[in-house]
Amino acid sequence: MNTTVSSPPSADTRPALKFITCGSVDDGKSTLIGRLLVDSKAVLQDHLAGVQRQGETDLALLTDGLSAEREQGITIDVAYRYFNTETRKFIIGDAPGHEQYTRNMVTAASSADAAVVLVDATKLDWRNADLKLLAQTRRHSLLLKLLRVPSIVFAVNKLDAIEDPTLAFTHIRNALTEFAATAGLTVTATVPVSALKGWNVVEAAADAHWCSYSGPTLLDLLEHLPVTPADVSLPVSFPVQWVEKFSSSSDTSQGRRVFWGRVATGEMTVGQAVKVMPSGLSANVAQVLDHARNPKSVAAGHSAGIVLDREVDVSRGDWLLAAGGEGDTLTAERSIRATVAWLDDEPLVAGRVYWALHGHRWVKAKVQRIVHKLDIHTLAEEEATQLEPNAIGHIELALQEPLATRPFAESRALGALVLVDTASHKTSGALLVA
Ligand SMILES: Nc1nc2c(ncn2[C@@H]2O[C@H](COP(=O)(O)OP(=O)(O)OP(=O)(O)O)[C@@H](O)[C@H]2O)c(=O)[nH]1
Repeated sequence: MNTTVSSPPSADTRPALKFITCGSVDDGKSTLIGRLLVDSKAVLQDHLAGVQRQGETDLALLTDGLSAEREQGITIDVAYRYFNTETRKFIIGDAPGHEQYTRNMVTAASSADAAVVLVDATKLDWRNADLKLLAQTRRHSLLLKLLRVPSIVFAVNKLDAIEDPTLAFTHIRNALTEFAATAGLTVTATVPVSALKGWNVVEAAADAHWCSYSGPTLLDLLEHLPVTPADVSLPVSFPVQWVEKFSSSSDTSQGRRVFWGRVATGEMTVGQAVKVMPSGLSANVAQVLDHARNPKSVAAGHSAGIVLDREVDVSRGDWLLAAGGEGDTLTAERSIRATVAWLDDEPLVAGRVYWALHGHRWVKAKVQRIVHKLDIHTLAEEEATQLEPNAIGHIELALQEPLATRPFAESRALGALVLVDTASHKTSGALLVA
């Protein structure tokens, strides 16, 4: 198979499948990612030579170089790895399995097309037909449901280390199926794998009857999962990421400022009437540049440079929203109700003030009240006065300045916010607008 690892390619416009891997500590995530890269020949040979230990390749080392990146930054603390096969480009969001890193998983999952949930067979009472799944497996799966990750695949790992892998796979798959049915989770597939031996990851297991499984390998599945369609049917919205003060003379922006960012919803076209938020000023779009500075319309999910037809004050963090027609139904509110995944070590209590990040805009937000806490095993609503680390609940927030959001169910781009501690700058919570 002809594959490469690269920086985010800009010329190749095939949509990439963005997926995350989740699991508890030591379930084999790093080994699985290493296996995907090695067996699909995606790892550069010099990198591979660097991870040979006593003649054996330590697959987990391939991804360990990313851990330093994980510690940096306040919100985007997930390491992304790019690779492609002949049929598809992939972006893997690699978040560590430790419970205290759940925020990384939430950050990565909120924009992922798919998730691979690793289930370590050796940690389960696999001989028991009524075996209990680990709490972490249930918690991660429910978070994926909450974050509306479109495709979920369970990979039952380490079956090579089990005496009777067929029995173990049958029992574990039944437990997963039952849990998914109770939790209202749609599961695309459950695959028996050995990340260590490379069975059913890229290549099928050598023993065709292994675990009595004759379905596709994990990579086959990933090559065929749907890429989430961008929100092109909604009115256009555009978070300004940076402002280019003086545009190059080679384009036709006539020395006006260019506002760069990624179109969140709809399509940005010349002539579009826009309203700048929060100032409320109006303008029309005079020019739209794609990432290569070619003038053209740019749809949701792609980067664009916008030139307006008049000088209006626009800064990083502002939003350009469709004005006129249906677009005007999006109004900015000072109070929002949201589901929160609480990630801070300090519990969430009413009255605390945080920074809320929406697109690239920071606004002070005060927790007005905790409406409910959700049972992480069932998502049932419970009374609560505070949310402990890793809890999920519904809250009401009062914003210092209004934000134009949409329910997360309508738009993942406009409906997601991050809460950041004003003192420590740590990501404290992930918010999904109700
Ligand atoms: N027998 C067996 N061992 C495996 C398999 N996959 C991983 N392991 C071993 O399990 C241990 C943990 O693997 P990692 O890949 O580091 O686990 P991880 O989930 O990335 O761990 P964190 O990064 O700490 O979250 C290592 O000793 C691996 O060699 C497998 O398929 N079979």
